[in-house]
Amino acid sequence: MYDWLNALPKAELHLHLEGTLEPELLFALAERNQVALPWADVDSLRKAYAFNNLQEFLDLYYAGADVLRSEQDFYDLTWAYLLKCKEQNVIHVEPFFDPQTHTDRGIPFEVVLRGIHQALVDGEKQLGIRHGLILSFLRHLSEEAAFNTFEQALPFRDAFIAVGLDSSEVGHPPRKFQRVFERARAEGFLAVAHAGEEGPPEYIWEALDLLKVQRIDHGVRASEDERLMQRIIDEQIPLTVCPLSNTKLRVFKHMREHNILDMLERGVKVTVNSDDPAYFGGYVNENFQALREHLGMSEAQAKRLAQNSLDARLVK
Ligand SMILES: Nc1ncnc2[nH]cnc12
Ligand SMILES: [Zn+2]
Repeated sequence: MYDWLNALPKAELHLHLEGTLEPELLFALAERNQVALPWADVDSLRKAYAFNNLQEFLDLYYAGADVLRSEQDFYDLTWAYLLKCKEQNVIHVEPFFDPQTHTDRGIPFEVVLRGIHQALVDGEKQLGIRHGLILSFLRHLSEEAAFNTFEQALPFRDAFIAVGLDSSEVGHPPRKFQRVFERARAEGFLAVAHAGEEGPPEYIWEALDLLKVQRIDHGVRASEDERLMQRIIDEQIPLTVCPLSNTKLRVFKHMREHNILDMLERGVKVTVNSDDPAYFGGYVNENFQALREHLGMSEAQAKRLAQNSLDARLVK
């Protein structure tokens, strides 16, 4: 279906590696690592993928990540995602990883980083997919924990290009992390942040003005604030939008209500991404397909969205 769409060269700029953990791999890793699971089989796990909001999803996502234990596990997770990219003509990836999800369970930082990094390097050599890794802080944890994570990461500074901010948004505004982002920028890293997914437009202002981000992850609630919209258009600040994620987590009730194409037509630099594809029903191309089916996205619009993703790369 939609071969022309699949064939468009694209970059994926909003993707959590932990969110690519397909149920089949989750069960295989549980067996490899002798981890007991609360689900009987792959089907019953898939049935649990029904969410009313971001937090319900995050609870399951962090539980699932517990099967990731060794460097090889992180390699296999990342490699499986890169094979999917190859299939979908995603030629460039800037994925997030959440080190605290793993270090808080006693997995050493370097085990996580080395597995992911090696797969990305092999992906470039063997599949021709370029990359820039983003270290994301969990915003429901403290500023101090983010600082500790950053210090652990510094010996591996060549393996990542930017810092990000994810997890439970409401109640954890960007300003909570202003100082650690300042530190990261002083060390030469770029910055992005989730803002305006469930949180208000004020969080997008803070991400821009206090964290000095290059892109906003999600940002769909920017449309509630006309002055913010004008700024995002004037400064061509990219929004990494995730349509299937937004409907699965009920940011929009139905794909027909999604604002991505309205934003595109107003001149916002929006891009299409999959966020946590194993949990939300599809990778980048399935997200494009959903826009075609439910919003009537034209071929010209699809091409602009794909071009935006290439223009909005941090690594050129
Ligand atoms: N959509 C999302 N929002 C915030 N944190 C996340 N972590 C993984 N997916 C996320
Ligand atoms: Zn995300």
